[in-house]
Amino acid sequence: MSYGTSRPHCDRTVAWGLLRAHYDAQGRAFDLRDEFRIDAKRFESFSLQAPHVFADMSKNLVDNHVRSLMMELARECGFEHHRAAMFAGEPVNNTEQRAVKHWLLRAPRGSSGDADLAEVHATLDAMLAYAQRVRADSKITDVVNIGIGGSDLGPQMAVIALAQFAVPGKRFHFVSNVDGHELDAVLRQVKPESTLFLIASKTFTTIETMTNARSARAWFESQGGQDIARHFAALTTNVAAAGEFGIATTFGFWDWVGGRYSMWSAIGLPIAIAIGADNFRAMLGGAHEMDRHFATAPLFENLPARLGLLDVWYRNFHGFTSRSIAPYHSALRRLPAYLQQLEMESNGKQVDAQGRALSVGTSPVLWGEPGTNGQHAYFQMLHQGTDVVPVEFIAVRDAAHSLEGHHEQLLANALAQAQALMQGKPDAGGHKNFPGNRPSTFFVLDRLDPASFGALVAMYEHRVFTSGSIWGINSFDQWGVELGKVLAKDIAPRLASGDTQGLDASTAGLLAKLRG
Ligand SMILES: O=P(O)(O)OC[C@H]1O[C@](O)(CO)[C@@H](O)[C@@H]1O
Repeated sequence: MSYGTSRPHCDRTVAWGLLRAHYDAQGRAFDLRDEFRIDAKRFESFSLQAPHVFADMSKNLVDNHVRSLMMELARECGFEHHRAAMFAGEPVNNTEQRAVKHWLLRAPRGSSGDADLAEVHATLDAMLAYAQRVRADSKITDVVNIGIGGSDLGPQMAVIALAQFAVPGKRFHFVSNVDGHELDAVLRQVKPESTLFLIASKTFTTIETMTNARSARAWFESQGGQDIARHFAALTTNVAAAGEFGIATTFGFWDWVGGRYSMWSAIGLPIAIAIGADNFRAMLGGAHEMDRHFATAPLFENLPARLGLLDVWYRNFHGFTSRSIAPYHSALRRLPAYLQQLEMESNGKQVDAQGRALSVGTSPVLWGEPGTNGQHAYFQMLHQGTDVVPVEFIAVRDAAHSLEGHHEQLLANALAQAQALMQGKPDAGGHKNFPGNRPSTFFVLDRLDPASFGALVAMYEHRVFTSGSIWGINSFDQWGVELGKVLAKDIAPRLASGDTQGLDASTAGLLAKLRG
């Protein structure tokens, strides 16, 4: 099957028409509180247990009929064939003619007939052996990861999320922005003889990363640093460019790993240095369990698929344009930022995989902060604002600390917020009225460890695949980031010269203002 040409636009399917009719007749007036009143088993029937992740989906604006029709929609859209094509290594990233095989990075040795698996494991072994050496090297006290987008967000999120498993005596820094304030602040804290710089870039051409890498190398040399081979390593598919840059220690990966799907590859080296080889393998193991679940579980029990379908229901029928991520665990504080790239760069598209205009909305805006902080900032809008925003709670049953009372309060707040959003509270006075009937999904992990964390992230990857598949888009390219890059190249020399010829009046005026 060739993907794209044979996939119908989702809004031209029979199921879509039935969903539209159902939404118009009943969906608009759907009230969660009534559903819980009439169905004592709603929690059980709308909850799912996937590997390491439990999801209560019962507080969503979905009834049995919608759930069935959404699965019918998936079938009509060829979702199951599309999923099989990804796992078969077909070039589902059709605009770049690339396979999409981040799942292979998590596959145990010998578990797949894919020809690349042996090389995946050879690279993984080499990278983990290197990570172990760095961990054992007490002279290296600081690891500075220089990378942006997928070469920053995943590793940074993981190092923070799994900090309780981290090797003592080493600090991890992440420099992504071309804004020199960021690198400068890190360089003020480190010494050349005790620092390892990891230059992380799939392409090894990204302007921000190359600028930071050059400045880091210049600083290293100017501070009397010796032995680039010991203090710099490259993580890239472009091994030749890393060599030209002067880096001898390189860990490679493959063009079938998308940047935002790359924390499982050599891009994960800072994670491996932080948590060690066994924990890194456990993280891959958890993700692999989620891969198998996504690849094989029937749609009804398939958590990533059900979540992706829910996203389509909310975006295209309810018209919700955003989703708020509320991790009730401070170690997951970078999860919202990571998910912004994962979902918005993957599914922020206006054409289908063949380049034809879509007539339905695609990626929602994702945003959020850890609870309970968000409660004292923007939850006001979630409870009483004019727009409905589905909220996603992520709670962890077991705390990794023994401070009395904290974890109970944290979990109580997560439960209370989900309850308040749904129940609401009528008040005649207006200001104190909570409308309620506001949807949320509640995830529970037993504990936050490498395996559960790996499973959680893989769940999100496959959820994004699912909604992208229904919309018929290519979730694995990102042409939308190109135009700004090209224009920045034109503008950079103008900042020095002051030349505003050919610029629109606003850009010209701002350029003059910034030149001072
Ligand atoms: O790893 P690289 O090649 O430096 O790219 C960094 C990021 O830039 C992007 O290409 C977007 O500009 C992302 O997709 C990617 O994660």
